[in-house]
Amino acid sequence: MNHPLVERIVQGDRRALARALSHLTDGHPDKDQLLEALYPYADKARVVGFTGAPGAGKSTLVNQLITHLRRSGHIVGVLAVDPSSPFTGGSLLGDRVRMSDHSGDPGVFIRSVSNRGHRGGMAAATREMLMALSAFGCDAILLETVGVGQAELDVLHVADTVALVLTPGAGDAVQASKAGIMEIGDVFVLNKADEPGAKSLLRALQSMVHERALWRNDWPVPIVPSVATSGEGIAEVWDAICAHQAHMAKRPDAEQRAQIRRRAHILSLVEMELKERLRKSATANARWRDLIEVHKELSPATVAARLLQDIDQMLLPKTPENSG
Ligand SMILES: Nc1nc2c(ncn2[C@@H]2O[C@H](COP(=O)(O)OP(=O)(O)OP(=O)(O)O)[C@@H](O)[C@H]2O)c(=O)[nH]1
Repeated sequence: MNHPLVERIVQGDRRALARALSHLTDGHPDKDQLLEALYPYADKARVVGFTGAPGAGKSTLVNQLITHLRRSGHIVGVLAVDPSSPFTGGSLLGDRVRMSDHSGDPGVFIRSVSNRGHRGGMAAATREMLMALSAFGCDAILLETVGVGQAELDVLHVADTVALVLTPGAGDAVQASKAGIMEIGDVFVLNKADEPGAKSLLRALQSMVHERALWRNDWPVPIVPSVATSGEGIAEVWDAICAHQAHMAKRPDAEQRAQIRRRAHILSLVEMELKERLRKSATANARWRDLIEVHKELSPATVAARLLQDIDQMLLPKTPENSG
């Protein structure tokens, strides 16, 4: 399906990209057509998530990585994901200011993701924006998340590789491991390697890798020290990310994992649409309205069971047994 904006995006028109992203985030009437036209160009980019405690240096690191990637000719997209912010545009994010080193560069596109206009939540919003950036020709897309809550974790599943940014000040690595945070990182960036305690954190992490405590998918998680403020270790961070992606692509279950992702995406779309329809039916459907509002003698659980029976009837294929 053709779409005039997508035709322009594919030719590298930044204004068309900006407009398309606004249409996606504002829930514009054109949105479904836009997504349809973007689909053939989706999934062409390498998507890397960055997460870690506030102040760990994620923005500084992403900023340096943009410079590194631009030097090697990549077209870079950056999505700053902040589920706590109801605002689009993200002008409140300090991230944007720090990354403004790249604001005049036509090969860098930076945008924030918010929940507005996306009933499906942050992960769906992020996926849609990735499609547009990929169509524009971004071959490396960096997702920076703020915080490590459930919404951020959902978003990180969209990434091919997740870099967890740790710092010497962040406390004992073993404590962090107990909190389950370590499990989301495919690459550990030990940032602020210039600060006291960096060496002992490095040793603690290395022994966890040695004990295979941090292995997943036969991948020994690399620990890469960096000083984001000076740029030290940045090339090594990117190399580790690329190595992870090469490793995953070679695994025999690569196809199966892509299939699982596709299924999860489709089901999340159905799920959000079903929720909306359910809400509407609760008032529009006279039988349901009656059950909910009039029959107060029925417990909520009984009413819920009856509504579910109705739904089952609608979903089941018609057979002589259930057609009545
Ligand atoms: N010494 C030292 N300071 C660093 C390093 N990297 C970042 N910083 C400083 O740490 C502070 C926080 O860095 P940010 O990049 O804003 O961290 P962030 O993780 O994006 O923080 P939020 O935006 O709050 O999520 C800034 O003052 C940086 O200059 C580093 O490698 N060494």
